[in-house]
Amino acid sequence: MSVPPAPPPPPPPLPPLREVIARHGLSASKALGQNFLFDAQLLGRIAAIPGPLDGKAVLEIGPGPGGLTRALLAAGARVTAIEMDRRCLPALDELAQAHPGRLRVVEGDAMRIDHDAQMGEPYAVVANLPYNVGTALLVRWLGAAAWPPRWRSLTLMFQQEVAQRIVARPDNAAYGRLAVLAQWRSTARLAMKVHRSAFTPPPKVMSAIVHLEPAAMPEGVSPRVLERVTEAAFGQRRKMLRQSLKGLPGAIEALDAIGIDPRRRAETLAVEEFVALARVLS
Ligand SMILES: C[S@@+](CC[C@H](N)C(=O)[O-])C[C@H]1O[C@@H](n2cnc3c(N)ncnc32)[C@H](O)[C@@H]1O
Repeated sequence: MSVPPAPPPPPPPLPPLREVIARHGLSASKALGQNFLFDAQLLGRIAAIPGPLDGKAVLEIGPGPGGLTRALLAAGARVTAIEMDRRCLPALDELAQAHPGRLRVVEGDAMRIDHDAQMGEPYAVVANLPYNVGTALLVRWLGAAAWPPRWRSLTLMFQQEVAQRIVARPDNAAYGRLAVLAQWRSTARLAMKVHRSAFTPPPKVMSAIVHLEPAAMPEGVSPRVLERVTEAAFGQRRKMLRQSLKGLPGAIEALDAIGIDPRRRAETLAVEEFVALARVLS
């Protein structure tokens, strides 16, 4: 009778993150928007937001010293991580060695990298990024030409005020172009608030994580027309639509055709009403 081979020994435990940071001299760089998370429990809760990740492909942007990366790997994900700070690469390399075949690190600026080409399969995105980079990437992901896009979900940390703009509903001061862009063919929810004290160093403002998933794309709507309509409407958000949309040929007639009162203001229109307006103009 043959004896089954013994399972491989578990990898040695990883050193605490703070120790890794000290050993590799990873002082947080302000220019790179570095605010690190160390709390393993919090990181585990963040990694759970996209749902079960066992065996799934995950794109992490900005792993830094690898706190969130550790939590994603612990959840069983196969991680591709894009980091532009070369100083973090040795620490990430140690993490890759502890999880053979499950962490690939790409050095570079995530704004300049073709994510779909890197991944080559559907993937979930998870990121704790500087505010300006996060918003620019969000707009890029939401504006994908092909729909549904290759990404299956986005789990992204933002300043709380930006997170509120993404998930805002009409009749709210936070409601604007970002909300329409995020909600016309995706679902967007505020998944978790994160206190500023959770970060090292703590940023000035509170943060929150938004989770988005692609939804069905409304038929007969050109994304570019929708963009033009929201730009005009929210460009003068205090004005009535008959004034703010005056420069958009056919827009006033379109309001009439779908029964939207031209005396209303942009922030009172539901996302579906913007979609209907864009459909008539598309
Ligand atoms: C807020 S820190 C978060 C680090 C780590 N994920 C954590 O949660 O502790 C942001 C990380 O994004 C990286 N980063 C900033 N801009 C980037 C870009 N354009 N492309 C790739 N990484 C970027 C920074 O170097 C930094 O490591």
